[in-house]
Amino acid sequence: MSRSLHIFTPSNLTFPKQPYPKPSSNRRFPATTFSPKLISIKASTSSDPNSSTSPQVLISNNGTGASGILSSTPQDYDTPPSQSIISDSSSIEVDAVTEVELKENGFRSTRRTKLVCTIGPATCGFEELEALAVGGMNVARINMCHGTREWHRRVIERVRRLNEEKGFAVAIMMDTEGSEIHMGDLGGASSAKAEDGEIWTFSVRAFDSHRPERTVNVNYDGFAEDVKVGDELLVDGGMVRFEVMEKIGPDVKCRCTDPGLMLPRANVTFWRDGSLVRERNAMLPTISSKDWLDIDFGISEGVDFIAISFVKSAEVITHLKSYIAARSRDSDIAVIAKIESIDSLKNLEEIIQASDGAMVARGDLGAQIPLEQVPSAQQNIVQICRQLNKPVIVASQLLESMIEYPTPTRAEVADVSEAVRQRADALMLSGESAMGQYPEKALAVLRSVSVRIEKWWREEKCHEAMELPVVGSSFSDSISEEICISAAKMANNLGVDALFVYTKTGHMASLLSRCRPDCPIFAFTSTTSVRRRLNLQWGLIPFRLSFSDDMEGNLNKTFSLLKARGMIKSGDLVIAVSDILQSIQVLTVP
Ligand SMILES: Nc1ncnc2c1ncn2[C@@H]1O[C@H](COP(=O)(O)OP(=O)(O)O)[C@@H](O)[C@H]1O
Ligand SMILES: C=C(OP(=O)(O)O)C(=O)O
Ligand SMILES: [K+]
Ligand SMILES: [Mg+2]
Repeated sequence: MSRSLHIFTPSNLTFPKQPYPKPSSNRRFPATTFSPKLISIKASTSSDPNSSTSPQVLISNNGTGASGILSSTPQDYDTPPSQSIISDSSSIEVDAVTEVELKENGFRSTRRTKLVCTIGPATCGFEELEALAVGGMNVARINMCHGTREWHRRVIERVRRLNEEKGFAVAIMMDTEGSEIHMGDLGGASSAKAEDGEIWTFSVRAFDSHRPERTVNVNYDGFAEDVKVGDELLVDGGMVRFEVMEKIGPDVKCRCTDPGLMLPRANVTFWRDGSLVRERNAMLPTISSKDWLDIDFGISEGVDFIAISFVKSAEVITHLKSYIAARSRDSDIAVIAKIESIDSLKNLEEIIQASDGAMVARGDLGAQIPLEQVPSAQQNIVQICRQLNKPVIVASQLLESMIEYPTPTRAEVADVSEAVRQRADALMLSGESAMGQYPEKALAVLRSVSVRIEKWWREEKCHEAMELPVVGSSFSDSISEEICISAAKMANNLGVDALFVYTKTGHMASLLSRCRPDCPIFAFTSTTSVRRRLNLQWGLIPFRLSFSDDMEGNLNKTFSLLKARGMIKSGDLVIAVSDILQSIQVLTVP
């Protein structure tokens, strides 16, 4: 690209000469000294990419200055699926919980970290699901390791009904089983206790209804051949440990060395001389034939996210994405790569680059690498995701003790706050919400710890600036990125109340979220599916709103709708950006 571009970062922006007050504890600007309403910076796109007109940045002030034009290549945002566009153009959709939060506590106190809850027997009823939505669940996760498709279908139906009837935008994430080694379902028992010194049989034989005592089935046919006498066998990443004593045909006799509770379908790994053994099971496909059927199910149910277990390479993600694209033209399902194996760590950047997001799946990850390496892996994954602009979920054992107890341990609270401090997009509950005694309480802990830690770090200004490399491939993408970086910086420096982003595909909203600004981001989008998907991303409050290409009209409409519902008020200071007309506008709410 030979043409030069004046990117309007705050440092080269010429603001009006009038002095304006430094942001103070009172963030509001007196209208007399500074009238941000009238400042508009636009990067309009020239229709001719080869135009020789030199690009220029101009800012209009008080309506009397020159208007701003910055020429660039034409932007190419794709049109979202028409099917899910809601035609009612006179309303704005936001869930009741956010509405109350904004009304009662103002913008600053809204939670930026998103919450994912695994749905299981403890939470699959409509009322329990509603309680989770009211409690702040942004995404409901169904784990295809457990339950039947019919069971999952009913959960999806209920979440849909909740969204329709109560105005929530709870997204659905389907998590595949993957083909690593795991135990069978314990013949319907909820758990099995292995005591110290007991001899248990791990067998590749399937048991119909009757499971012999102290016997568990293993799903991997090569298991009995691959293990050796003396190997150490870890259930659920070491929650229970055995030593392999003897092999008798399909049966492997093991002595329990670390007692504990084994859950149905718990993951099984075996270790030799301190290293994980990966024999033929390393050749198992990432997506098993059962997974493909589950994926077809997810596509036909129109889930919002598909999380892929035990990803080893970027190819499997690329392949799945084209499979989904060919089968679901109307919906756009995001693919989340679960980072939970040694291979996924080896190919981390390519995998994340190919995916629409990632999950730090610490349960299995901690069974594949030494536990003391999990925290640095987590930090690294969170950081790469932010740089590559992909949402990231920190998962597993965040509040494990709350499966049984109503209060978390201090260590768990510290773990949650660390993930919040790293500014991961989302935190996930697994057993705590799927089968624990206190799902709502666990969610409340995630909520209150998130809000508290976010506020603390904002006030202390402790966050280090992160280098955000260019992620887009086109010139227009670069403009959007620069706009978002500048807008977020301006929002922090000016102490604005909220950032508004008008986005058709959600991309511009994600770019803004990536900057992790101090104020919340109101993301307006015209489709319900994009609104649901944005619900996974840090700091975004997604609204469904029909809007046009006329930003002036969009802003006026948004202000009046939000004011009518008491979500903003006259005098609030807002910065608006959009991917319709690449622009930054600073406004006070009239
Ligand atoms: N759909 C379901 N049906 C029954 N039990 C479930 C379901 N989903 C989750 N669970 C229970 O919750 C526990 C924790 O869930 P999760 O972490 O997602 O699975 P896993 O323990 O297999 O990694 C599971 O071990 C299982 O006991
Ligand atoms: C989230 C995880 O995956 P799953 O619960 O499916 O094993 C994990 O291993 O941490
Ligand atoms: K899974
Ligand atoms: Mg896992």
